[in-house]
Amino acid sequence: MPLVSLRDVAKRYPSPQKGAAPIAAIDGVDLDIEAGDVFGIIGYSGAGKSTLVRLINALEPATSGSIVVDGTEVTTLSERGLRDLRLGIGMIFQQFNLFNSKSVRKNIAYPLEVAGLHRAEIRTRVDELLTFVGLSDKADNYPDQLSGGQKQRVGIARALATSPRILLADEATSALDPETTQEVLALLKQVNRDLGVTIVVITHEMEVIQSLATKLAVMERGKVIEQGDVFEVFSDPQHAASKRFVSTVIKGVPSPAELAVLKERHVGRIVTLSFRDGDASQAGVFLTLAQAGVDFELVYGGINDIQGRAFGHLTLALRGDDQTIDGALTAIGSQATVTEVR
Ligand SMILES: Nc1ncnc2c1ncn2[C@@H]1O[C@H](COP(=O)(O)OP(=O)(O)OP(=O)(O)O)[C@@H](O)[C@H]1O
Repeated sequence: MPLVSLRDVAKRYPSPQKGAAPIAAIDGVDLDIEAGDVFGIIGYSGAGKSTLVRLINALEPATSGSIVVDGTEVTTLSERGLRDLRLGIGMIFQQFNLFNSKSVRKNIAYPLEVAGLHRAEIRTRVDELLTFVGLSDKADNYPDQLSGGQKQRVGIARALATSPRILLADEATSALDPETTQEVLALLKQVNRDLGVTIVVITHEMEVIQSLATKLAVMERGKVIEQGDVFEVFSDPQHAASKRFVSTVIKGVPSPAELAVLKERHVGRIVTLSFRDGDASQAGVFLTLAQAGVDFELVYGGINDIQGRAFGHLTLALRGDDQTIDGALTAIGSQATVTEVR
C-alpha cells in the first residue's frame, strides 16, 4: 500500500472577484507515493504544489476526494487525529522558519517539548540530531549567526526530531546558492537512505529533481500532467510542460531555434536519435548508416546520466538518396527513437 495516496482530490478557493468561478488550485489529482520514495513535485508558480502539500499534512481540508496517509483517511480526521498525523510528518521551508530568539539547540528541541518529552530525553535526542546534521559545534549559536545552509540543517534536524516517516520539503533549497544547495540535497539523501524517511520535494528547479528524486509528478494548473520514475520522464517526457522542464537540465536536445540554425548550416536531412540504456549502442547506429551507404555527420548531441542510467540524443545530418536514408532510419528505429526536422 502506498504511504500517501490521493484519489480525485480537488481544492477550490473562492474567487477574489465577486460572482466569478472559484479558483481550482487542485483539480482531480491522483497520486501514489510509496514508502522510501524521494518524490519530486515540479511545476511553475501557481501550479498548485504548495496547496498539495498543505492537503497532505492536513493544514487545510480538501474540497473533495480521498487522501490516505500512512493508512489513515485524512479527510475525515478529528482535531486530535490531525495532531497525531502531523507528528508523523516533518516539514522544511524555503525561509527555514526558525525561531530567531532561540538557540539552535532550543529550535530543535521545540517539537519535543510540545510532544511533552522529559528534559533528559530531549537533550539526548537533540545531541543525536545535531551530530546527524553536522552542527554539534553550533548548538548554542542563534540562527542569525548561521549561514543559509546551516539554517536549513537546523530546519531538517527540527523536522526530524519526532522521527516522522514523511518529510515534506517545500522549495527547501530555493533560497540557497548552488553549492549549498548540493550540500543540503546530500543531507536529504542521507535522511532518505539512512533513516528510511520518505521525502516529498516541492520545487520549480529541475536540478533538484535530477539530483535527489527517484519519482516525479509534473503539475500544471492544478493537475498532475505526468508522473513516473525520474529516469523515464527525463529520458522520454510526454507532455509539453514536462519537455520544457526536462530541457532545462538535459543535454543534447536542440531547441527549435537551434534546429533551424543546424538546418541552414548543414546539407542533408537533420535527424535526432534518442537512445536509452540497453536500447542501442551508438556504434550499432553508426554501423547501420555506414553499411547502408548513408553519409552522416554528427552535428549536435549529449549523453546524460540519471542515477547511474544513461540516455542520449544525437542529431545527425544525413546525406544520400531518400530511399536509402529511409531504409536505414527504419532499421535504426527499432533501437532508438528517430525524430526528423522537416
Ligand atoms: N488561500 C488561498 N486563497 C485563494 N487562492 C489561493 C490560496 N492558496 C493558493 N491559491 C491559488 O491556488 C493556485 C495554486 O497556488 P499554489 O500556491 O499551490 O501554487 P504553487 O505551485 O505552490 O506556486 P508557488 O511556487 O508560487 O508557491 C494559485 O492560483 C493561487 O493563487
